[in-house]
Order: sequence, then C-alpha cells, then structure tokens
Amino acid sequence: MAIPVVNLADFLSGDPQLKQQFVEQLGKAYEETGFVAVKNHGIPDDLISDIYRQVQQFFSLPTEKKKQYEIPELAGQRGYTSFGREHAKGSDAPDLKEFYQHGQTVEDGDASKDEYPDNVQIDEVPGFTDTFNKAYRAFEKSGKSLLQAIALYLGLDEHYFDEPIHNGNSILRAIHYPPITQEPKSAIRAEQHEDINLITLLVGASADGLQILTKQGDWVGVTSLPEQIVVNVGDMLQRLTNNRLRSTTHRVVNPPREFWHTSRFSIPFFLHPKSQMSLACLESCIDPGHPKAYPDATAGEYLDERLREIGLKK
Ligand SMILES: O=C(O)CCC(=O)C(=O)O
Ligand SMILES: [Fe+2]
Repeated sequence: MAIPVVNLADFLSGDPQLKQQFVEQLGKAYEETGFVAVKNHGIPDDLISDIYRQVQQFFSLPTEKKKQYEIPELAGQRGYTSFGREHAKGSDAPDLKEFYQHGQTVEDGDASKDEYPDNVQIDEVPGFTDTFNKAYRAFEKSGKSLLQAIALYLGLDEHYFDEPIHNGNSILRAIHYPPITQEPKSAIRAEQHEDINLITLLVGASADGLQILTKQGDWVGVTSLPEQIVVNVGDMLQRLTNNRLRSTTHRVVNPPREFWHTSRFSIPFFLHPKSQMSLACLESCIDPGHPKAYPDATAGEYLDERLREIGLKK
C-alpha cells in the first residue's frame, strides 16, 4: 500500500500556504492511517549509507563478541540485545531479531543527564559511535519539525513539543533480522505491536516486509521510495491526543522463500520526550463524543509500564 507522502520542504519553505497544506496533509494522514512517507526529510544520504554500512559490520561480528555489549540491567535500552530476547506485548514467541540501541547524549548540563545511561562504545567498528551521534541529532531535528506541524494541526502552539523533546529520551535502534535457515515456526519476524513513543522515524531501503493493520482489519505492506523515510504515530501521541491521532498496529513478516537467505536491516528512531512530560489527554481532544480515554501519566511512568510488558524490564 502506498501510504500518503508529505514533503517536509513544504513545511520549512517559509510559504504560509505550503506550510498550512503540509500541516493538514500530515494531520489527516495521522487521523486516518497513522503512517506517512516523508520526502526531503533532512537526514543526509551519506549519513544513512554510513550508518547502514557500520550496522552491517557490527552485526557480522561473532555472537560472543556482540554479547559483550549486552547489559541486562539496562533493559536493552543501551547496547546490544541478542537474538530472540524481545517479544511484542501480549505475545509469548520472541521476535526473530537482534538489535543495538543508542540513546541521548546531554551536552548542555541539563539535569536529565543523570537519568540516561551512557552509550555503549563499539570498539570493532571504526566511527560507529560518532555516526550514531550524528544520526541521532539529524533524526531529532526532522522529528522536531514534524512535531511542530502536529502541534499546529492540534491547535497548540507550534513550539509545544520543543522543550519536552529537548534532551528527550529518544532511542536510535538498529535491527538485524538474520537469514532464515529452516522452516520457521511462524511467518513473522517482528510480531504485531504499536510503538511506545511519540513518533517513529524509520529509514532505509531495506524496508520490505513491514505491514500495517488497516481499520478494516487487513494487513497491508508499506512501501516507500528510497529517498523517503516512514514516520508513524506512537502510543504516547495517541494517548496525548485522546485517540485522535492513531498509533497503528504494525509487524514485520518473513520474506518469500527465495529471500530466506537474506538479512533484513532497519533503523527506527523512537522519538521520546523527557520523562517529566505529561501525557494527560489534551483538553482540545476531549468532548462528549470523545470522553477522556486514559488516566493521567507522565512519559516516564508510561515507558516503565511498557518496558515491563515487552520483557525488557523486570
Ligand atoms: O523493522 C522494521 O521495519 C520495523 C521495526 C519496528 O516496527 C519496531 O522496531 O518497532
Ligand atoms: Fe514498531
């Protein structure tokens, strides 16, 4: 299925009409489908190719080496998580993936520094940490613009999200789905789920296999062009907007048999606010037809609850 395509350059053009048109397109798509493809997203091409190359180098290290970068006390939030450890909420079967996670580096003395564990340094891949730091900032920047458009769509101040996401608890995750070597027990590489965070920015041409669940209950493949990134609404934004914007269920399915021997890589950026941000439903999204659907919670409280549900936190 071709998801709606929006052009971030319209939002940043300085032309009020183009900007407003972008806001409407993005908001409508997030009410309907919860997913868009974004072109002119601002993540430099050479950064995308660097990160993919280094991620492939990392995952091709011997398992024993990678496991040295696994820190169970950090609940997978930094460093490496080995194959078969994470499962989707409500599912017993683990996903067929291994991944690496990179978090925020606070550079301005903000108190949130104490909340975040350090990133794990990967010694075997030259430039790895530097590339992840650069990509992290690039995703934050694109995500900030997209959230400004969302704020305008919701009738909020354009800069509503700016402060809560500054030094936010976002995660840059590199995922490897290894080749399938025998008849798999299930057709699923990553079981159906909704993302926890505000929005997710997903980069990469390797995106075949991603499917979303439509309102009609059908699974449809998401396709986007190599120069586009896929950006979807997560549960925190759905909760804040009292279900007005949709955190759409999605999954990753196995490729056809002739592609079993291939790996799949993907690099989602889960954009989180600081833990103190209130996710209490916005007044403007509550009315008699849409009574308040969630109790008040902060982003930090909600994240803890969700990490327990997916088996990463005890
Ligand atoms: O691998 C993908 O394309 C998507 C992964 C995903 O949905 C996730 O990690 O939340
Ligand atoms: Fe996801």
